[in-house]
Amino acid sequence: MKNEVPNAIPKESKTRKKTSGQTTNNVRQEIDYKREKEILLALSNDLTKVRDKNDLITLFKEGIKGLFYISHTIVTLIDYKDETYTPFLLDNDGSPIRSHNRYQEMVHAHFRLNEPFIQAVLAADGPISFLLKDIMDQPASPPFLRVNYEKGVREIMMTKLMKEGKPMGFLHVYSDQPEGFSDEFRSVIKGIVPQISSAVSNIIKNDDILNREKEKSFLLDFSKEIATIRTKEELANAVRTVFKKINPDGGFVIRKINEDNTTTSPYVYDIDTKNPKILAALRESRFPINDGLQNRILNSSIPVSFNVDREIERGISSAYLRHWKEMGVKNLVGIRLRNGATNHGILTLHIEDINIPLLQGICAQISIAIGNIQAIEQIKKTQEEQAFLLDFSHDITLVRTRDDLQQAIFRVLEKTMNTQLAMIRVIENDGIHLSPFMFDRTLFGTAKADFDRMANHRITIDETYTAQVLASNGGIMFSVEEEIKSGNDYAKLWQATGLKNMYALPLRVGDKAIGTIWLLANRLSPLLVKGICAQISIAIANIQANEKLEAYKKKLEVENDYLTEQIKTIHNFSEIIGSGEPMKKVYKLISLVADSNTTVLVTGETGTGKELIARAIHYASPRRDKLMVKVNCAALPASLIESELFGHERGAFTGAIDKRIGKFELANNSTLFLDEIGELPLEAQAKLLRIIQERELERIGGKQIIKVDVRLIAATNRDLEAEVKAGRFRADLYFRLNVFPIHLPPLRDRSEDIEALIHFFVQKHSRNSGRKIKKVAPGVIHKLRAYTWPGNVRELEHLIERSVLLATDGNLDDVYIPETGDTNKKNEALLLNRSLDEVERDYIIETLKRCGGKISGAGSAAEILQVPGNTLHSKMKKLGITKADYYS
Ligand SMILES: Nc1ncnc2c1ncn2[C@@H]1O[C@H](COP(=O)(O)OP(=O)(O)OP(=O)(O)O)[C@@H](O)[C@H]1O
Repeated sequence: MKNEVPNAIPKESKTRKKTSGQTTNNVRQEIDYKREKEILLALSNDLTKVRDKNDLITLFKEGIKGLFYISHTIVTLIDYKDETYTPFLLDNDGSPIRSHNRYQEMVHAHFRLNEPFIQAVLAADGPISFLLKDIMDQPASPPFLRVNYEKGVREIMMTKLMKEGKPMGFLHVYSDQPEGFSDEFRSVIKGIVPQISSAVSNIIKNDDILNREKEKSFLLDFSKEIATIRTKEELANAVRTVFKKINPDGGFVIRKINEDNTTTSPYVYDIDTKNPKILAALRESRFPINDGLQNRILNSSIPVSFNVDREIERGISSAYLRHWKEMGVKNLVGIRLRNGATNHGILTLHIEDINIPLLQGICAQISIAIGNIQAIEQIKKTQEEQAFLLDFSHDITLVRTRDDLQQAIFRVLEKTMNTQLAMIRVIENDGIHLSPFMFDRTLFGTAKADFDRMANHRITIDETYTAQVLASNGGIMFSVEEEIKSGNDYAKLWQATGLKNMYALPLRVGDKAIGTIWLLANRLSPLLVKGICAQISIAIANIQANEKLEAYKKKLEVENDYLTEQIKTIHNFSEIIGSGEPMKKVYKLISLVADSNTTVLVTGETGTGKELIARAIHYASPRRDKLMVKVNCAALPASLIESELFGHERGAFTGAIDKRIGKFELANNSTLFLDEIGELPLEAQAKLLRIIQERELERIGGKQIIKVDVRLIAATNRDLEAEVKAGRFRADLYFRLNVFPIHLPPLRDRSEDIEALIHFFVQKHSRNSGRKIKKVAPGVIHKLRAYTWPGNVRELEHLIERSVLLATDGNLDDVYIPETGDTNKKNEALLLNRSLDEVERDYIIETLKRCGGKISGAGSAAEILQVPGNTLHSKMKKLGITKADYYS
């Protein structure tokens, strides 16, 4: 097109002036007319191809300026919204006013339509020209007239450009010569006005399309950036950059809706101010949503333009309006930031030309980003809280005492944004009273005395606030300020801490309320506080159980200490008699194993002293200060063995009325002696195996795993290997127990020890019975060494005990040894086919005979039979035993 325009029109020198048109020659007129037509045709041709501003400028510069003498041309467009017109198209290199110091101002100015000069242009039918000196100084005239004049322009020709029958703008043509526009030129311009108008319309349309394209790619770029945003800081950067691009001169503030859903706080902003008050407000101000403006913006789906002064006049008191005013800002646009159905906040923007679709597009992206950031922050917070609770729960598992708990709570609260433990109250056994369990008086400063008077004592579960808390599901938050207003006296104490809220929660284990906890804080995460309370509840239940256990243990220890002392004095059990080779071997083994934690299996026939050896190992071990706990596996009904060993929770099975601590737990840090292990039922063997392997147990019906540190000594008179083969004893348990076997030889295999044992037992029992035995006849010793001792040491001891009682003159001249072999068989035969009463009757008579008829007291039949004297009396009566029976 560039090439077509100039060449299409024949060149002629200067313009012909309107007043100098004395050419009357028809031929000349004909030529003029033709030339005009050619020019018009060429111009219209070119104008139809105009698509952008450059095309039109080129056309004017090269198509018209070359043909007629004009200085420069511009196009202005009317803005009916504010009744002004403003430059749209400028002949940049040709204009003489470019060097004028008001040029930039002119380029951006909006000139009023409502003034005589432009009204005359609007009223004219075609191009209309003015000498600048005539009009430029009229009061309402646009300043560009004078600016042009000052740069040597003398005349202006104005033509309105039309669109759909309505003026859309003006074509301005300037000349530096007065009366510089020829008729021919006027005619040409008049002729091409429709084409110029449609060219301008095309340019506008094209500009629109281009702008929209630009907006789209702008939004696309922005949305790509938004998609990568993870933090508030990243969002702030992105938003600042985007607004710098589209609105370099105005500031903006994004206020976010707070968690309370009733206020907003500044989130991201870019404001050009150094005013410390405004800067402080931008850091921490909170304004109610329902202030008459913020709620209006939040309820509007389109941007809301507002005037600062007018809003203040309407009575909206939120300080942000005053801040804008102080910064000299008059008009603002507010847009809600909404994602789906959720309002996140408000963007307030100081902008003059608002491009609604673009702004809405940007705001939609910002809203998405805020939603994402919130979700990420929530996830992070939840993860942090979970990690935090995990840490706390770890701390809690180690809690055994109130001190431990207090320290664990203080440690956890230190990490939770300014939270203080005011009080933990625990429900007492009666289920009615609550007593202070843990509290920190120092919290209340000078109100300490009031705290003691009002809070530090027993209350009942009906107390107003406690009842509310216990009845609540997730606790109650009391606002200190509100409570003071409503006359809650406790709140005055709370106020002394300077914290805003009291969070009171029920402590529960399962469904059972065990107390209340009172925490002072400004804010607490419900999830976190619930988690902490659950852990504290468990800890308190553990502490209470532990306190009971400790008390129980103490009681047992006291009882046991007493018993031990008794046993020591009565039986002098700690002495093991025997210096022959077999026993020396046993002592060696004891000294080897005692120090360690190794499990020991003591085997040997009944009465060989297995328990004695177990005790000797315990007392030689580092655990000697604790009592050895003994379980006789044979003496318990199978159904009770498990509960005896592992304990049970209350209600674990029918009959489990109270919680029971098992022997394993009791033997923690000590030795557990499992006597007669060979008698343990298979089911219990499996459980025992698990404990031995894992060193932890669960009470029957309990959920808690309890760690135990127990040294095991097991004993049996059975051949466990044979039991394993027969399937009555688990092989794996056998291997676990048989780590360090000690076998006790039967007494018949160590007759060298018999004499020492006889003397030992004689002394022991003469001391106990008060019968002094001076001498044991050699014949007795001889006789006893020859005996086979099926009942081993126990049998020997019983025999000596009886003999001491029967000795009358202080000498042990003879002993009664049970008959063996055939005699036994005879006795067995005698026992057959007889009732229990008959056997019992004979046995009592026999014993009475041996005791010289003494029924009760020292050396009596009652003592041997180990029943109280009066019981023996009544038994004798029942069985019809008379003196005649035993004196015969
Ligand atoms: N070497 C010993 N020196 C002193 N007294 C002993 C000795 N061996 C055993 N006794 C005594 O014999 C009695 C029985 O011993 P103990 O109960 O230890 O035997 P046991 O092998 O465990 O029996 P059971 O297999 O029937 O359980 C106890 O009174 C114990 O004091």
